[in-house]
This record gives sequence, C-alpha cells and structure tokens, in this order.
Amino acid sequence: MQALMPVEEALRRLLSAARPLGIENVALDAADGRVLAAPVVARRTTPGADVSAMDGYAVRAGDASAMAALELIGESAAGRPFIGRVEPGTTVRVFTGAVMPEGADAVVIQEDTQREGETITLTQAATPGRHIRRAGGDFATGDLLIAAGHRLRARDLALAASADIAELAVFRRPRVGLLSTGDELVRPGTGAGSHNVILSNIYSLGALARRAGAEVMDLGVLPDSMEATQRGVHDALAGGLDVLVTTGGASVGDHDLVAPALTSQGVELAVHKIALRPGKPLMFGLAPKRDTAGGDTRADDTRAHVLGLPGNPVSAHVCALVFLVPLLRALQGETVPTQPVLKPARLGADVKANDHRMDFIRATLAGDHEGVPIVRPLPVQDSSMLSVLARADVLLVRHPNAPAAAEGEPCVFLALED
Ligand SMILES: Nc1nc2c(c(=O)[nH]1)N[C@H]1C(S)=C(S)[C@@H](COP(=O)(O)OP(=O)(O)OC[C@H]3O[C@@H](n4cnc5c(N)ncnc54)[C@H](O)[C@@H]3O)O[C@H]1N2
Ligand code: MOO
Repeated sequence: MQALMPVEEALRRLLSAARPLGIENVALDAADGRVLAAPVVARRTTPGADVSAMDGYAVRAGDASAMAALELIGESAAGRPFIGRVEPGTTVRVFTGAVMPEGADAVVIQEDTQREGETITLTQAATPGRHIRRAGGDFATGDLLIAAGHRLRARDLALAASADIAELAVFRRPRVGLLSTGDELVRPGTGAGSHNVILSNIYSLGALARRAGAEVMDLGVLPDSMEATQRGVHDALAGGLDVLVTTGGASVGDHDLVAPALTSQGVELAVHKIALRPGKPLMFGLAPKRDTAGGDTRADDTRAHVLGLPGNPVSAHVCALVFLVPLLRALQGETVPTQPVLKPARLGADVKANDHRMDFIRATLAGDHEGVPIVRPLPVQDSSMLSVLARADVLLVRHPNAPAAAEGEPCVFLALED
C-alpha cells in the first residue's frame, strides 16, 4: 500500500505555494475583515491639544481650594475653544472634549461647584492635571497604529478614522470557484428521489470561504464522465480564479475522475491522498500559468491553486477547515500557522489507539477539569453524517499512531468555528 502523506507535509506544500494577491485601496466602511497590505501610520496627533475629559470648570489649581469663589469669564466647547487666558481668580466653563484654555491646569467637575450669576464656588478643591486629556495621549503623528498582515476588526476601522485616514490598502479577496461532481447530486428544495443525494457541500465550503475573506462562485455540478469533468475543469481554470475547489470524485472508484481530469488540464498534483480521517483522498496542485495576453492585466501570480476535496460532506468540511481556510488567509497576506491550531483539553471518555491517519473526531465540549475543557467523542463518526457534524462543538484531534488514552487524560481539539 502506498504511504499516505502526513497532514503537516501536505499543509506545508499548500502554503509554500501561496503568495499574497494584489493590493487595492478601499474605503473604511468596506475594510472590515480585510487584511492590511500596508501599516496604518497616524496622520495626526490625538488629542490634538490638551482637552477636558469632563463637563465642568477650567481652573488654576493653585487658587482653586475648596470654597474658593471664581469669576466666570467665558466658555470652551468641543470645536469652539476659548480665546483668552484663565488668570488668578477666574474660571472658564468647559465641556467634555473642549480644548483647555490657556492658564488653566485642572478641571473641577460641574457636580463639585455652585453657580450664582457669574460667580462659581468650588465645593471641592482642584487637583493639578485632574480631568485633562493630554495632547498626543492616544497617539502622535507618525505612530505605527496597525501592522501590515493584520485582519481588520471593527475597532481598527475606528482607530484608522481617528488617525485621519479614509482609505486603507488591503490585499485583494481571493476568487474561489466551487465545482461539484456526481450524477446523483441535485439542488436542495427540488424534491429529489431516494437515489439522489442533495448538493450540500457548496453551502458549508462557501460559508467557510466567505468568512475567510473570499469571493465565492458556484460553478455548478459536473456529471460523472471523463469528458465532462475535463471540460468542467478547463472552463473553471479559464475563468480567472485564484482557487478552484472540487468536491467528490476524489477516490479510487470508476466514477472518481477528478485527479485524471486535473492532470489532463496541466495541474501538477503536489499532494494526492493524505494521512487524514476524514479526508484521505485530498488533492492539491497548481494550475498552469494563465495566458495573460488575452487582456488579463492582473499583476499578481496567475497560477490558480486547485484543491480537490472528497465528496463526503464531513470530509469536505474538515478538509476546508484544515486546508482551504489557511490557504485563503495566506493568499490575503495573513501570517498562517503551518499546522492546525490545536487547543488543550481533557478526554471525557476512553479512546482507542489511533492508526496511521490523523483523526478529527466529532466531539462535544462540556464542563471543565481544573479550568481545562472536557471533550467527549460523539458515538458515530461516519464521514457522510452532517447531523453529527452539526451536533459537534469541536473536533477531537488524534495524532497518527497515538496510543490508547483514558478518560481524564490530556488531549487536543480543533475549533469548528472561529
Ligand atoms: N475502495 C475505496 N473506496 C473509497 C476510498 C478508498 O480509499 N478506497 N476512500 C473513501 C473515502 S476515505 C472517502 S472520503 C470517499 C471519498 O470519495 P469521493 O471523493 O470520490 O466522493 P464521491 O464518491 O464522489 O462521493 C462520496 C459521497 O459524498 C456524496 N457527495 C459528493 N459530492 C457531494 C456534494 N457536493 N454534496 C453532498 N454530498 C456529496 C456522494 O453522493 C457520496 O455519497 O471515498 C471512499 N471510498
Ligand atoms: O477520508 Mo474519508 O473522508 O474517511 O471518509
């Protein structure tokens, strides 16, 4: 029997071929979830001046003891500073965010004062520097705020905006095509016969790919003929994709035509069959260079990445989590670990010794053992059963040839959702 390639080696080959795609500028409100291609550097100092942090009165701390009576000489509001100076014995009304008037070095909050006409009596003494936000306290012009390679979150967008930046340079979204194969497949909602299987993989793979930042296209279902599979692969590769994902037809049966069809279209398979359960028949290769003479002026790498996934829905999902999502992240310039990110847990049941395939076992996560979560395998592990996958919280990961382990022993798991 041919030795199967370890998962780590397959991932290494997949990621070593992935270069970040081109760069585009997008407005802030379109940048959520995109990966920065250039660092965000502050274009201003914030706050731009010393400002009040509270509604109250700007005073000179030296003459603002408790029960001091000060003459009110003006007002400073956010965006409308006071022109003038706080001299001894005087005060200026300030509001939150207002520039501190010259001469003042403290703010007494409104609740600690009494006002009678233009006389402000302090019921609390002022403390120097109290309730003042210093100029540049948040950041200063030229500060590095966010490094390139970072996936932007909601708060990063607000930070960039506050630094006077309206557009960000981000890596282009990968264009992913999903090509399904199998005579038996019909679309959901169309009343299929018992001999049919409902097309489901594109929905899980499409959602995972979109969440990982990709643009996803459904390229339809191919019948089980060599000619149709070759033509389908050819047409898909001609469509300017960055990643082509096929599902089904990956194994060794008479109808498993994807590997020969890919090879016939010039795809060099760097990975074919790996030591993974579920997901043994996985394939990965690079398509031939695209002919850019036909008007395709993109500057980035023109070789599409091709992932051939098994048809079994759980196998396809696990392969997408372990291979497709990291590939999409790498194509967007994110730093990606070359191994699945596994978290520690304790076993909630005995498990038997593993064979040579790395095993991703559908499992629940419940309770904890001294703060470490407890993982319990679900009783049925058939790679066709989506109800079991949906019921699972995590995938318990068993390394190749791991010995039997008892309830309570340490183990590791892969999260099913980010
Ligand atoms: N003799 C052997 N048989 C099999 C082997 C093997 O090594 N030797 N490997 C098994 C393993 S492991 C897997 S996984 C499957 C993978 O098979 P294929 O990738 O060729 O998948 P298909 O045969 O096309 O389909 C399997 C199963 O999944 C259903 N399917 C396919 N596409 C979809 C889709 N888009 N949505 C929902 N369901 C889909 C299909 O109808 C089949 O029921 O091979 C084992 N066999
Ligand atoms: O690898 Mo298959 O995916 O075990 O069912």
